Amino acid sequence: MTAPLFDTICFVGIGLINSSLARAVRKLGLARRLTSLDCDPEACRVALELGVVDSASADPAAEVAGAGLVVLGTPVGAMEAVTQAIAPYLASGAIVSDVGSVKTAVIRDVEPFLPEGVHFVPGHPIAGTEFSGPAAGFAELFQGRWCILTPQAHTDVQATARVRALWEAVGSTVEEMDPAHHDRVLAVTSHLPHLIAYTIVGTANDLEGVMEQEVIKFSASGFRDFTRIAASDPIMWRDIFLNNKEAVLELLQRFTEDLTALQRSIRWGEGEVLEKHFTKTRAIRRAIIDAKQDR
Ligand SMILES: NC(=O)c1ccc[n+]([C@@H]2O[C@H](COP(=O)([O-])OP(=O)(O)OC[C@H]3O[C@@H](n4cnc5c(N)ncnc54)[C@H](O)[C@@H]3O)[C@@H](O)[C@H]2O)c1
Ligand SMILES: O=C(O)C(=O)C[C@]1(C(=O)O)C=C[C@@H](O)C=C1
Repeated sequence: MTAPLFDTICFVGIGLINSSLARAVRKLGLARRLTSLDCDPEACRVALELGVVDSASADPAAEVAGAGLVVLGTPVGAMEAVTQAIAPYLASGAIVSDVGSVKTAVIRDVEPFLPEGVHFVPGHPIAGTEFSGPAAGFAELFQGRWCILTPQAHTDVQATARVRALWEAVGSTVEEMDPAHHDRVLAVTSHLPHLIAYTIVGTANDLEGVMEQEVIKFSASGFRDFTRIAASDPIMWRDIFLNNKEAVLELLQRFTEDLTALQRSIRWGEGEVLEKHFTKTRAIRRAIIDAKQDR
């Protein structure tokens, strides 16, 4: 057990990410009391039944009042509405953080609605699965993973340090980044790969009628990997694309050009070009694996 970092933490949205954080906080004794505000009565019931939090309901007055840290863990499109709902109950000096996959839009939607004296420290754990809801969470999710914080010049340094300490305590390595830079980096490493998976699985499904079940029946492991990613939560991903529009569209343009170049090499039988490209991408995969083993 570690010394508690907060007295009460309130998790707004008790789904995969926040319930994983709540489990880790509970296991490590990082807070004395855990509460949750969630609009879904079933999510509240499950979180309480599993003992993830001590109290859960859709009542901001009951769940938010007295919390030293409030972690927003709803889809990013709901962050403005939940901030407006909790604002009257936030204690002076409280810290609000979030786990949203996009940072510029979340800062835009949260910060203007917070009362004076409440500190906002935007965050994003780079860890997750294709599952949703409080039953899908697990305490080890953040171990050995990155957590990006995007404090701004005016963000309270002590508040950032306390949020950093929480993520480090649950096993993550924290990196601070400019919000716009975060959104461009994640557009390449997370958002575009999800868009490609959603596209290819949809295309294969459309072909299924023509090929009479064969696409699903004989799907090789490459396609299966895509189906795992394409099973991710539709609301969460709708909100990510709508709220990181510029970066995703810019990178999609670049991706389309690169895809067209490969298409051309296949058409004209440019084996050397294809081999050179695939050799380069194999080296990238190996570098990622080596970097993980170092940590
Ligand atoms: N799933 C991942 O892999 C992953 C990884 C990192 C970050 N994130 C980010 O974390 C956040 C949560 O993702 P998740 O996978 O835990 O989602 P989830 O679907 O498992 O949980 C979201 C919860 O928010 C609740 N909610 C939705 N709207 C609400 C509202 N207006 N008021 C109160 N509660 C509301 C839902 O009822 C649900 O219980 C998202 O912003 C997502 O972008 C997700
Ligand atoms: O592992 C997965 O299933 C994920 O999609 C997790 C993943 C990612 O793309 O890496 C998804 C969204 C996030 O905001 C962070 C992590």
